[in-house]
Amino acid sequence: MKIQEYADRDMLAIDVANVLAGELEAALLHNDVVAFAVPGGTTPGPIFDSLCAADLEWERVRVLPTDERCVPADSDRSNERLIRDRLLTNRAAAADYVPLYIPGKTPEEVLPQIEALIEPLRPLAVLVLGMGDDMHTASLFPGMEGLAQALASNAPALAVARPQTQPETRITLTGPVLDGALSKHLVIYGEKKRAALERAMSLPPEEAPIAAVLDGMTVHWAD
Ligand SMILES: O=C(O)[C@H](O)[C@@H](O)[C@H](O)[C@H](O)COP(=O)(O)O
Repeated sequence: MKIQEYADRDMLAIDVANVLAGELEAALLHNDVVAFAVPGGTTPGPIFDSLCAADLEWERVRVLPTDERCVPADSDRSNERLIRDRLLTNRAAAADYVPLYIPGKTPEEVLPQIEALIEPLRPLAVLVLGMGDDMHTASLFPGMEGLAQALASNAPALAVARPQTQPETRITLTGPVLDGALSKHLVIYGEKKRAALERAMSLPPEEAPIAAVLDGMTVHWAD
């Protein structure tokens, strides 16, 4: 793991967008189709605003969320909505979106169908993750039911998450899919998350799920 520090969040967003565009371009040289997984939440919006203008063959990029909240696609809690509004616009509108949830169904009903879409995209070419103060990443939350199975090396691509701290059920990429990405980036802001990340490094993944994916990770931090 290495940590890159930025003078401020605006600089971080522009630099990270450039790094991601470069990595996607390189991956497109060697692959017909390239999988690019991105988080929801409040952190990635400004990165998306810059990245969406990158001059890439976006029609060969498959964009998927690292996790999804089981809410209607027009909800302001939907990661799909954030990604469509802020990333899949401008040049990046040509990319295909691969959903992790199909509204109106129970997560268990749709899981096999969505897993079949995800499997051919493994390993992910480029992964961006966010992290919470509680050291969760994607929707792998400390203490949630099924966490050990979702972190196991033989876990299926997706898991249903029902964290007690969250208002809705979620569907998340599992530990091996995230950890197996060919290029991994974690974006965090502020001292609280930086301290949480440092704490995570000495904790088992069941207590600090982010710890399960830090091998080879580039962490991008601004206050
Ligand atoms: O949909 C989600 O909630 C995420 O993918 C999640 O893992 C997020 O990245 C962290 O909770 C950080 O969220 P913030 O960026 O809002 O701090």
